[in-house]
Amino acid sequence: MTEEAFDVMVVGSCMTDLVSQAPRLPKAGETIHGHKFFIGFGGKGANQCIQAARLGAKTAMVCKVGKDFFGDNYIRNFKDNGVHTDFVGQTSDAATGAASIIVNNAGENAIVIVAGANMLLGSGELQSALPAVSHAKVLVCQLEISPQTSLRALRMAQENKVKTIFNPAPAIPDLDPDFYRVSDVFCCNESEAELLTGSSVANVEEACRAGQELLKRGCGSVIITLGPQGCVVLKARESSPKHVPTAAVTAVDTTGAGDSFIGALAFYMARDPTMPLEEMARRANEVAGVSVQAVGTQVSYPFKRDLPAELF
Ligand SMILES: Nc1ncnc2c1ncn2[C@@H]1O[C@H](COP(=O)(O)OP(=O)(O)OP(=O)(O)O)[C@@H](O)[C@H]1O
Ligand SMILES: [K+]
Repeated sequence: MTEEAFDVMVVGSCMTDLVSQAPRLPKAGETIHGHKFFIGFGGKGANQCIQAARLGAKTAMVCKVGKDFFGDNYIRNFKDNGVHTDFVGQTSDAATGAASIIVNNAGENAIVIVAGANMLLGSGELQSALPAVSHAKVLVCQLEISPQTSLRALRMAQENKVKTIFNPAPAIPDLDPDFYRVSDVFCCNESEAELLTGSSVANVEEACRAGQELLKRGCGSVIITLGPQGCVVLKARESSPKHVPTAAVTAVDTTGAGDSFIGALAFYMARDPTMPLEEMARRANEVAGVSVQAVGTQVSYPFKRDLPAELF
């Protein structure tokens, strides 16, 4: 490759959020009036990639969108954020992934997700991205695309000694055990840890125990995020789990906080692989802590210029 290698590559999902705010959720067959509508950029893969890019990582997204307005618009969004789009495919066989969301005045919601084009991302696209993936510093995957595509991408990275971060979200109960073995860092939230271990994860102590269980399944390290409590970090060669607390902030909207954390983690892993994982997690807590202080998903993600210099 003549071009400089990517710091962070994400193989994952893109979704357009179509959000309507209404006094209440409609019943079957009913039409009601809402008071606000907006379109947001979402999808776990894209969110994570955009956060890494905003911190200054050289990023590329491997994903599939529809040959439609939302797909064109999403490609524009990647470009606006400095994300390379050479591996963003467009298909006429399915629509761009979309989440139709209705939020009522109590903050409750009803959501229909149509994964659409995301499910058509497969081995063809991975093969085209292989030369870039094999030279990247960090590869990140989640579960909003076909799990087999994620697993194949992670294997591809591992075979080429590229560091991997796997975020098993949204969680599936019958996760292929190979996912643990191909993860340098296995990073999930409390509910995912609960589903995967079958034990309650409601506090730091339980998270440490769940982390130990996940670690035994073969990953290099485990991070379990704990909302306002920060996260716990466990490393395969170290016996004791570490709690990494975070500063108290006034949270207004935690949507997308987990993705902000993972995008930041990927940035730090690519920039300085010798930095202790706890320190990367401490800094990722701080980045995600900024995202919860603003409404929305990607629009709430901080840029390097918004953050204290000590994080860089
Ligand atoms: N209330 C909060 N105060 C400070 N930091 C927070 C808060 N909520 C989340 N964070 C930060 O974001 C990280 C991820 O949050 P969380 O564990 O809630 O992930 P998540 O459940 O995947 O989030 P979401 O589903 O809302 O995107 C936390 O580890 C922490 O660093
Ligand atoms: K937010």
